[in-house]
Amino acid sequence: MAIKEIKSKSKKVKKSEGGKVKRVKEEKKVVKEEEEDVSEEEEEEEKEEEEEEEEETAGEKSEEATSEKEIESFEELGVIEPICEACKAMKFKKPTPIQIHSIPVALEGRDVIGLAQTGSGKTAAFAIPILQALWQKPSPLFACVLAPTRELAYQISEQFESLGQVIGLRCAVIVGGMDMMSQSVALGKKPHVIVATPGRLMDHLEHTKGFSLRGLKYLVMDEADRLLDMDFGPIIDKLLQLIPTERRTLLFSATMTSKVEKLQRASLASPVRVAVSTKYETVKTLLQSYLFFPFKHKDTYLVYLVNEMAGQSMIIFARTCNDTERLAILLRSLGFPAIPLHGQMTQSSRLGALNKFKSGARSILVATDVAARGLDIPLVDCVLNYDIPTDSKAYIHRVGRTARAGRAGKSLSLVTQYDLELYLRIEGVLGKKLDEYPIDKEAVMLLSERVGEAQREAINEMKQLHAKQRKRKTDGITHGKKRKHNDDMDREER
Ligand SMILES: Nc1ncnc2c1ncn2[C@@H]1O[C@H](COP(=O)(O)OP(=O)(O)OP(=O)(O)O)[C@@H](O)[C@H]1O
Repeated sequence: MAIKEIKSKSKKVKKSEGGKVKRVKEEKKVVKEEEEDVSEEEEEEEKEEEEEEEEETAGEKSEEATSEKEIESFEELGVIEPICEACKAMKFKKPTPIQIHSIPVALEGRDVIGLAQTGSGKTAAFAIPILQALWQKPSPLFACVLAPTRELAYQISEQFESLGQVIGLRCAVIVGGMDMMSQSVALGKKPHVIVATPGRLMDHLEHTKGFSLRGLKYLVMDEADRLLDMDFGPIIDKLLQLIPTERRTLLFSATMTSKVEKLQRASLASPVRVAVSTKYETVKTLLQSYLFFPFKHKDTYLVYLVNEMAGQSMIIFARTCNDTERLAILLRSLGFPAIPLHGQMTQSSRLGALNKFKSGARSILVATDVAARGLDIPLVDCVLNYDIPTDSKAYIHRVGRTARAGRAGKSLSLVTQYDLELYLRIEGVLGKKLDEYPIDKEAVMLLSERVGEAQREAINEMKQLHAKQRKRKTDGITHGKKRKHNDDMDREER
């Protein structure tokens, strides 16, 4: 077993002469691992990052998270009246800490790196200054927001539309899996803001006549650490060559990279780092626990827990598309209203599944990490990690689908003998031990026979499903259909 040493460290940044950049006292957690046999490149990268946390990123300045108590309104942040009215209409009574600290900096025209917990209002923190700048100097193709998943792109555009309605905002969503032609038409109408996944945006920049981002004033990377990582990095590099360098850039996430090379990828110009949380902080209203049992009983434990929480709304995270599909079938065959969401589904099925869950027509969403980041669904009571995520950042984002905007929520992680190292690593970065979920193990085992039958039914149904998919694929190939590379990249995110 790995030996872990967790250090806490206080960091101070001196006040600048103009008093703009204040002292920052930020709790940092540095996780050092010894004797661990982790071979995955991804985890190596994450570990390096954790160690690099100690270094200040070159060229960054930090803005202190101090006096949010004194700020009671968006007006006080310098936000114009029509946008303040829109905030009121959205029931934003007062700005959240990340909004308090990043909106004035962005309104000054500075590049911003914003770090704050999940569900803390980061979308409005970047949308408000962009809308205000647009209102002051309207122009088409003014801002582009990049998001790592298609569902998140739709959600961000909804928030832009709600906040920007009063100023006549035109917004377009450009994501993979949807019709290129109608997107080209939408781009031809010169929207003010484009919310896009990187692969499909690149397709349009390469193939849509008359479309360019040469006049772009603002670029946002939401879930920036994800967009700057090794999967998306190369396409982001390509995109940035087609975007003017004199733009403003805003990076936001609940888990931010501090790696200089990764941030350089975003070509920031003397950015201000606004951090109202540490890199791996979860919200206080989230009750997190775990359950430890042998691997062979995993499905039985899952069914017991789902039954115990019947009526509540939950997201169950699994690692693979196949397991996501299988678990949804298994739960449905036992009478639970479960629906899968993963990257191998068509985009319309993905949106359909999400809408059914959002509307409450299905109370259980079984998803891969495609649903881990950014999705804002107020009614989620519980996040259940059927599989432990292989990277600790994914854990922070997954559990952040509940307990949003000050609400309460709980998360429960299923840990077997094979997950111990990953799980302890997560506890390490969280800097605390989680409580074990109390459960009657004998009562769980009473379900094993019934669950065994449901597992067999699920396997049969999966076989039929795979046969259908194979047929569709062969039909597709004989009809000369071939998906584009860029779309593939937007399709599944981890
Ligand atoms: N000032 C505010 N007052 C009340 N609610 C707010 C405020 N700002 C945003 N919200 C709401 O809080 C919820 C979470 O916001 P948002 O989705 O922007 O979080 P986030 O920080 O981007 O989370 P994540 O890291 O998971 O992407 C949304 O429903 C949003 O409408």
